[in-house]
Amino acid sequence: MIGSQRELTLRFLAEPADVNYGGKVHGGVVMKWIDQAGYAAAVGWSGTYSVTVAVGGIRFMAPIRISDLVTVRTKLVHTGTSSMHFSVEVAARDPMGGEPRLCTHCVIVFVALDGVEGKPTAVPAWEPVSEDDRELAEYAQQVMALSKGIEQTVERYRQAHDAHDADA
Ligand SMILES: CCCCCCCCCCCCCCCC(=O)SCCNC(=O)CCNC(=O)[C@H](O)C(C)(C)COP(=O)(O)OP(=O)(O)OC[C@H]1O[C@@H](n2cnc3c(N)ncnc32)[C@H](O)[C@@H]1OP(=O)(O)O
Repeated sequence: MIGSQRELTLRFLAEPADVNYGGKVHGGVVMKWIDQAGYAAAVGWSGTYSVTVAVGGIRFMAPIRISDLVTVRTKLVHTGTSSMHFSVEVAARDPMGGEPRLCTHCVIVFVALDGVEGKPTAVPAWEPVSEDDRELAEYAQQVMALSKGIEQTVERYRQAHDAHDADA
């Protein structure tokens, strides 16, 4: 039901096509899994087509190896008007036993659209309930503020660079 499923988990095996020459899963493949899990979570929450607008604070902490059982867990931590912020954790373990290892985490933001080629549209609001929820929401907003700050720095640099090229 729309606006009710806060958490979503994908579980699958890391396949040979996912790994690099060292036998470890490519970072880009892990990002694709994060995007797919985030997409499923976002359309489930909003009930409309949604697109990725930003990813922040991504960190690859431990490798994922071929044939590992991978778990991608998303948790909604903040909603704006049209945006949904999810914290995502990717963990892996040997399916024959062994402890799960936290391999990657990040915050990913989706925007709900009113159609596949549409405009941003409002999503059901999510309100933090526990102290833990409030901390996660604050964390997600800080990560995105940093990310927007970097965007502005890059934009200033790009404009200065363009002006320099025009003078040359
Ligand atoms: C029929 C369908 C079949 C589908 C079958 C699927 C098959 C199953 C496979 C699935 C696989 C996975 C799929 C993943 C989904 C993609 O990968 S989608 C592809 C990648 N993403 C894109 O192409 C999006 C490109 N960007 C855009 O189109 C526009 O920037 C957007 C997202 C529509 C936003 O437009 P805009 O004019 O910037 O809108 P604006 O009103 O300013 O901002 C909207 C919201 O974005 C937020 N925002 C803007 N910039 C930022 C930022 N840097 N950081 C955080 N938030 C930001 C704003 O704060 C605002 O939030 P609210 O205040 O409303 O809560």
